[in-house]
Amino acid sequence: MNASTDTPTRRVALVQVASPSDESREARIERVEQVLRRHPDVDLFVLPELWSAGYFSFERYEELAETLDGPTVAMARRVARDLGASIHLGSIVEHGSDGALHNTAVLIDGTGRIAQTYRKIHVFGYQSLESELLTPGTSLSVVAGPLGPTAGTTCYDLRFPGLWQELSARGAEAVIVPAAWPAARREHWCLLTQARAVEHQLWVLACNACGSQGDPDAPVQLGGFSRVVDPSGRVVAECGDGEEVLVVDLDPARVAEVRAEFPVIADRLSTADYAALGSDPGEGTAVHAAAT
Ligand SMILES: NC(=O)CCC(=O)C(=O)O
Repeated sequence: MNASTDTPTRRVALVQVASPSDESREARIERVEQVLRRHPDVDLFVLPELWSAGYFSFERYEELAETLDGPTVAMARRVARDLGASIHLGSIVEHGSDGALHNTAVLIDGTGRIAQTYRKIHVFGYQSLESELLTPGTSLSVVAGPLGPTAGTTCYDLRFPGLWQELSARGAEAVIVPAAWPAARREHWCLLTQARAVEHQLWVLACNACGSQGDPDAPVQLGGFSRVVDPSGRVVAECGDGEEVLVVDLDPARVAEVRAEFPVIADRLSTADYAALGSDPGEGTAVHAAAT
């Protein structure tokens, strides 16, 4: 309980797991279920992107694709119901009813109901086959969650501030970011998770994968460093580079406090307003025509 506001704090756990290629999906789901059940007092669990299939196991996407009734979602719904906790299960390779495969994040509430699905919009194509194999999503949502209005974005989406501005404009106060972000670009991960929190004065709950994945002859090292960033941009808690459950108590009222103290969001224009601004090159040469 927060003494100054009387709002209950919320216990969040980022479950940073590895997806080694010699572990079956079934064994991994069972292992993660045991990990979750060891934390009966958590309000919201967050898992990484495509942890059950393994993000870099591109050659197995088709085989491991599942529907929203599949084994990963079923396990998370069962645990959520038993523990009365919300679970953001990271994402699955979803076999959609449209016949396409998607990278779909799923948030389950404490009754075991699917509260939100989000199909990753920016599928990744740099040293990755994701953009060839998976179809991008076309919608966003903000739903009620333990920390207030909650949205999901997935990994590479961190790089696209316009998407985050839209989520913020739709009222998000917490954004959950499951990821399979390689160690090679960990600096970007740290920079962007803090930047998005500062820009929009919201919680960023960013859960990355760890360990190595993919082709054993050319494995990719995942970055770990899952982190909780508060609405002022401060890193409240952070994992190392191995498997870990990071448990932290958060005060949902912190968003309102930060926004009242430094009301930057109130000064922000919409993306349409920015696009409509005039062009005044002064003595220079305009390289872009103003919108009419
Ligand atoms: N899984 C991803 O989307 C990886 C994104 C990434 O590595 C990057 O943006 O850098």
